[in-house]
Amino acid sequence: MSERPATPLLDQIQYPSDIRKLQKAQLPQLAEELRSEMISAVSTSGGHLGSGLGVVELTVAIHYVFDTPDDKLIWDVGHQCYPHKIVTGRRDRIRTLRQGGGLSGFTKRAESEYDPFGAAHSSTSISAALGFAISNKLANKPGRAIAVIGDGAMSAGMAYEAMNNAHEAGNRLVVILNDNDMSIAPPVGGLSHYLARLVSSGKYLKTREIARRVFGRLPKPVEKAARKAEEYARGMVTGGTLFEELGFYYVGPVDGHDVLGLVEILENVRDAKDGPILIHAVTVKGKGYGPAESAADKYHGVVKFDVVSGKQDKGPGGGPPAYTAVFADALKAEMERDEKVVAITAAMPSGTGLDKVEQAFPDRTFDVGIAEQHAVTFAAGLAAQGHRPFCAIYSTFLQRAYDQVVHDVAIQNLPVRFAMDRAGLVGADGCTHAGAFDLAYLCTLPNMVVMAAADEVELANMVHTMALHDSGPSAVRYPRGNGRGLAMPASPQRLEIGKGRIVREGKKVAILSLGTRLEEAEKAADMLEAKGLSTTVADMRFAKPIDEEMVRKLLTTHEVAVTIEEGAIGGFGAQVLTLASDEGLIDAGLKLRTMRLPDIFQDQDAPAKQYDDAGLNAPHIVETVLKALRRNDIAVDADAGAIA
Ligand SMILES: Cc1ncc(C[n+]2csc(CCOP(=O)(O)OP(=O)(O)O)c2C)c(N)n1
Ligand SMILES: CC(=O)[C@@H](O)[C@H](O)COP(=O)(O)O
Ligand SMILES: [Mg+2]
Repeated sequence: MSERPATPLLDQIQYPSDIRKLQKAQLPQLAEELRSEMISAVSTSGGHLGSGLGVVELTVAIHYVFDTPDDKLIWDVGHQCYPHKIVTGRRDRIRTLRQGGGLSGFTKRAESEYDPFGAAHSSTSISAALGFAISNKLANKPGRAIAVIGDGAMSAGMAYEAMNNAHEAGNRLVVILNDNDMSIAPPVGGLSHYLARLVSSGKYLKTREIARRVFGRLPKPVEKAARKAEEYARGMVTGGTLFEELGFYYVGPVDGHDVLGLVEILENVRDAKDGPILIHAVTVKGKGYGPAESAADKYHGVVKFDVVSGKQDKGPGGGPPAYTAVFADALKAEMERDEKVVAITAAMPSGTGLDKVEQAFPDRTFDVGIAEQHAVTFAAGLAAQGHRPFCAIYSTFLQRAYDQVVHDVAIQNLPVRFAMDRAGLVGADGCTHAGAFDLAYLCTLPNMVVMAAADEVELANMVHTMALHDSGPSAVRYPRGNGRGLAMPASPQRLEIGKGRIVREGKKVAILSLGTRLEEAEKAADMLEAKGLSTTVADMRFAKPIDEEMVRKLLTTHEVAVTIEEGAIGGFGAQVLTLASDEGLIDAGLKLRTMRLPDIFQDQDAPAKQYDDAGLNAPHIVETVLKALRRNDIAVDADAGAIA
């Protein structure tokens, strides 16, 4: 007789307390239903798929064994948190992921008490978990902190800074290393080889083994000797594991998809008297979904897709090239021309386009792992010794290496080139990934040259200009997305440092645009001309050094001047304001306005909507000019207030 279909379980689960009402034997079925629900949801929203599929069993087991939300569960990066969100009261909204007004694609404190710590930038989880653990210890409160950190995230120095301190937490801290042998790309460096050795050294530890280790039935020295003998026998590394040497009880490698085995291990760990404990869980990125498991990138980040075929809906194709591709092509041309040019990425080869560069120049392209601080100072060393390094790091991730930029690059005036992709607002990844601050944090540094590409031709020119700029550090910023569809010249033009360009001549209003807001500035000029306001548009190209001669001329020959940039306060507009104030350019009655990102962290939405919310589109420029003019007695025609 055919087996009756099992009663669906996921529909009974609103919160982890519901999971804990289940029989252990039901957990594998719950995990499968949770996996299917996640695949279905992400097929409609797009987002991070592979990493979440890899932690379905861990999610079920952790919430089953630990008393969340009192026990604090902290996901590193947080891109793998979709299963966690489904079982923590957010299943009804999971299809709003990464959309305006919807759920964040990462963990977020404001969203749920089950998200005790926000993430999105990697390798923060152990530090945060340690904070929770020590706070509980000081308050003499029960409750553990569990950090789930991936093998990729474990390549960042911050993880070691935290582990170096972790002994203070004792058994209040549990670290689960989610080792799927993948970052966004395959992992790099000595750590990934080390982890591979640990995993390949023998069978997964079983509960008995773990009980012996975790409970340390044997006095430590004997336990250690017994383990050494066993490790030699299993051909494992000599001495303790790296993690044990840092003061952790190491438990692993264990099968990260055996939900019942995980439950037993976690129950042991939960009741352990000693700690901190690190569980090395071996998982598969993309687990349980064929198209993801077989994809080179394990479907790390996907757009909407067909569940049956796995085919992603990438649109009709064609159209203007992505800025990332333009950058990669331009950099390859420089590496072709000059053997001293080298390229560095911090675990983002595909995102930065360096995967294409690496295909052409494998010996001169370096992926240093999630290690932006190291990447910058590594580049500084290369530059000091005569190479021309291009550090391709997203604007937001370069924030992680700010002191290295100041201390190792700018102060020493070393010719490191920074290619900052994802400048400005980035859409679905929201505020944690917005490239909002690079203009402010770089333009304040002496010696720095900071450029912003207005379009793809400008980007190619700026890469060429940077490659030839040996007298100090330089940076170019460009947005996520595609160019304007301009014809690319056969060869790039070397730009004069600190010189902008006039793209439209006018008399009454001057718009000083930086970067890709130029398109909106030109639209605004048309709208202003239609209102009888003759408008000059300048593409300033350099946020530092600004084109002082052009700024003086524009501010002294126009009645209204407006700066506009895809950055927060303190960037390009501040440079212009400072010049105007230093030279009294405002004293003669000039109406000077700066337009920049609002002083808030903008949540995820479509980029065009984000810029509309930020007030940085053509109608907003027109409105700014009209408001400035209304402050004067010049009559402005009646319908001027009705912004088209
Ligand atoms: C500081 C920082 N640099 C780069 C990234 C981009 N990034 C997001 S996830 C990821 C790979 C993470 O690998 P791992 O921790 O192993 O997680 P998995 O995706 O394998 O589950 C990277 C490089 C980031 N989020 N933060
Ligand atoms: C989780 C993470 O930080 C990366 O996957 C990031 O989302 C990539 O951003 P892009 O999609 O803009 O390359
Ligand atoms: Mg990984």
